[in-house]
Order: sequence, then structure tokens, then C-alpha cells
Amino acid sequence: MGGVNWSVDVDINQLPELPALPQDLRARLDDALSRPALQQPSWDEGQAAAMRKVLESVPPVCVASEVDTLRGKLAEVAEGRAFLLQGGDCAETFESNTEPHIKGVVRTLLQMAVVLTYGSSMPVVKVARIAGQYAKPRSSDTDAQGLLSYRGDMVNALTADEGARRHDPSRLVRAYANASAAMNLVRALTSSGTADLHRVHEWNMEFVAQSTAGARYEALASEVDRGLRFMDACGVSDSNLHTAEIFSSHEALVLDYERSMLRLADDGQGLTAKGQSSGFYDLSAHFLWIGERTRGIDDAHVNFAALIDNPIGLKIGPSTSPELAVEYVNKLNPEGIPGRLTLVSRMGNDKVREALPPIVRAVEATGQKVIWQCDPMHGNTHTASTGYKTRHFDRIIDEVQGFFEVHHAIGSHPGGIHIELTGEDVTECLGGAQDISDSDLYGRYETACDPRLNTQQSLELSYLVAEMLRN
Ligand SMILES: O=C[C@H](O)[C@H](O)COP(=O)(O)O
Ligand SMILES: C=C(OP(=O)(O)O)C(=O)O
Repeated sequence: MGGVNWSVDVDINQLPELPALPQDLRARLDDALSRPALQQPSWDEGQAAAMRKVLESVPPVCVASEVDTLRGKLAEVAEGRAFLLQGGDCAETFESNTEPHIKGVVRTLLQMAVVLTYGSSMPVVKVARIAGQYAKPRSSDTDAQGLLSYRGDMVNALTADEGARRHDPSRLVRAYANASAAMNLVRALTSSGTADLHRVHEWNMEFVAQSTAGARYEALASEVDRGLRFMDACGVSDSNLHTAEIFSSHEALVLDYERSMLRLADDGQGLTAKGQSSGFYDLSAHFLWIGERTRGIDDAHVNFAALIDNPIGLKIGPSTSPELAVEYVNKLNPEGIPGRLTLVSRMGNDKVREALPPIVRAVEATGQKVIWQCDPMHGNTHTASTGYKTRHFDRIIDEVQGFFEVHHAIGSHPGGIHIELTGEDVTECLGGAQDISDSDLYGRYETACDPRLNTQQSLELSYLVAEMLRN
């Protein structure tokens, strides 16, 4: 049994008073929070307020200067000089917050990043869905058994039992404790041997040797191999070859959590120095995104995101009009800061080629530099004949292919991919070289919510995307 189960017997009256926010910021925050907020837990307001008070005084999961560093790297993506790889669990759980699980995700992302770096000849910015991806929006409030739907470990438990599904605000503190522990391990792994380029490359060579589709990927893997030998022979040695930076991200969904992790940069700087006026960060993660189900432009989530200095992702599905996309850009990045806004299209493979071009053209016509990122997972979900919620590898690849075609036709930069994946050998998505079929899904179907690519499928995807980037 993994995970941190931090008890919450803190006397909130003993917690220190926090410095008051400047009046204008307070007013804007109050305004954002007073707006309609979809997909929120139904829990006791007083208890939630007490948990918020606890979280308002804890150390943040990350710090403002790291967030600024990420924004700088994302600016390079927006300018077409880097590529963004984002991935991890659909829903992290407290129980799966273990060293092997986190290592698996980190290792898979690092392996994918090496392949993509070679394919794109560009730096790859690595952002994990980790250390806070504990809340899920759902299509329905109740499940097939009539129980409250599972909404992520931050809200309730997956166990199909009335008590376990009750929305429990003390989970906010457990989510924070688990997120902090996960972030600690991610930092340790990426600053130590795990991220060593030679080691990561060796894992990739093992994958190529073992995969039934290995022959297809062998040429690229051998080129990387020759590149590394060449660097070794030249005596190239740089700390960048031995360490890596992985930033954290999650959906900014449960506002009781996100608002309690707001911090004013202590030097009063933040974006101020670069022309924006707040220096106000949500330090529950480096990067936060707004989901397809909560992106109402006048609603709480978008207005909350507009207030903070973190880089923001916004999921856009096929119902997004070009005009609305432009409104989002103006609202979330009025100062046109490169790296601030990522538009994450999740159209479905059958719609991406028609739905995306008018949006890209309208936004590009404004002259704004957004990052265009493809989430090929969320528009390609179906129910298998065996009853499992699944996604087919071919549709996932086809959506990425369509995304590249659209950007090549328009001349915009296909800036990144956003993938639900795990570093384990699960059987949740169909296809790939292992040719997982409907009847294989039951073998290791372990996700708490949506189906993830397993390690092999994730690596295959990175080789295929590397080919697309080269072409
Ligand atoms: O990850 C995205 C959503 O939370 C998920 O797709 C919702 O799933 P549901 O339609 O089963 O509620
Ligand atoms: C819920 C998610 O996606 P979307 O909002 O695009 O459905 C997600 O990425 O976890």
C-alpha cells in the first residue's frame, strides 16, 4: 500500500495569519471564484474552508522561479524552436504514489524525449502529469451502480462503496502531501543517474531489440547511438547529458485546492518584471491546464487561470469555434507573453483535419504566439466489445498525424503532444506492436479513470512522432 496518508488534526486557529493580498488582486480573485464553477465536489463548505486554511500555510509544491524557468522554455516552443512533451497518468492515486510507479513514468518520459529530441533536432521540454493529477471531471454524477462517480483521489475513493465515494475535503490535504512526496522523488530522479542520457539511450536500445516492431525503429535508434558515440569520442561532457528537468502539471479542476496553493512571489516580481502586473502563482504545480468540461469563458476556471502567472494549457474540443479560440487567447494572454498559453486540441482522429485548421488560422492571424499541442487521447475513447473503456493506438497516431498535416499546411509550429501514459506494462489501449485486442484488455486494466498507453506503446508513439517531425 503506497502513498502518504497525512492526518489532518491541526488546530486551524493556531495557524499563522497570511499576508493580505493587494486589494485589486483580492477583488479579481473574489470575482473569479464567485463565478459558476462546473465539476466541483459537493462537500461541506465549512470543512473545505478549514482544509484550505491548512494548505494556505504549507510550503508550496514548486517555487515561482521554476515556473518562470518553464515559461521561458515554453516561449522557445511557441517560437518554433523547441517541442513540448507532456504525459503521465490519467488519474494519479494515493495508492499508486510509489517509487516504482513514479520511476516508470519518469523513465518513459525521458526515453520518449530522447527519441523526440533526435527526431526534431530541437530541445524537448518535459512536463509530467504528476504530483497533483488527483481530480477528474466526469460525464455523469453517478456511475452504473448508482453510486457517486469517482472524481479522483482528491475528492473520493475509487472503491465501489457508498462511504468511499462520499466527497471528503480532508482529501485535499492528502492530495497535497502525496503531491509533495511525488515531486520530491521526481526532482531526485532527474538530478541523479536515472536521467543520464547514455542510460536512457540503453533502455531505448533494449526496447528496439525486444519490440516486434523493432526493425522499424532500428534505423533511428542506431543514428542516436552513432551520435552519442561521436560525442563521447570528442570528449563532450556536459551536465545536460547527466540530468534532466521534468516539470509538474495537472488539471486545475478543484478550486478549493488550487486557490489554497496561491502564493504571491516573495520578491514581488514574477511576471511583473516582464510587464504583467500580478506576481501571483498557483504553486501546486508548474503548469496547469483547464479541461474541456470547465472551459466556459465567463466561468470560474478560466477567470482563475487568467489571474495567475503559471503557464496555462486550455483543452479545446471540436465544438470550439475559431472566434472563441481567439477570445480565449485574448483573455488568458492579453499581453502576448510567449510560453504563457498552450492550446491543446483534442478533436478525435476523424475530426482533427476539419476542425483544427480554422482555429489555427484565426489565432495565427492575431499575431499571438501560442503553443499548439495535440492531445490524441481524449477524442478517441470508445467502449470495447468486452465493456472496457479503451482507445486504439492507430486512432491516436492518426490524430497526431492529422495535427502535423494541419500545421504543415498552414505553416504553424506543431509544438507538442499531451499523452496519458504509464511506465508499466498495462493493457488499457488497443493495438500497437503488441497488438492488444479487446479480449486482452482484462489482463492488466489498472487505470483509475481513462485508458493509458503502456511503456511500449508510448515509445512506439515517440518513434512515429519523431518520423513525423523529421518529415
Ligand atoms: O479524463 C477525462 C475525463 O475525466 C474522463 O474522460 C471522463 O470520463 P467519463 O466519461 O467516464 O466520466
Ligand atoms: C479530462 C481530461 O481531458 P479533457 O478535458 O480534454 O477531456 C484530461 O486530460 O485528464
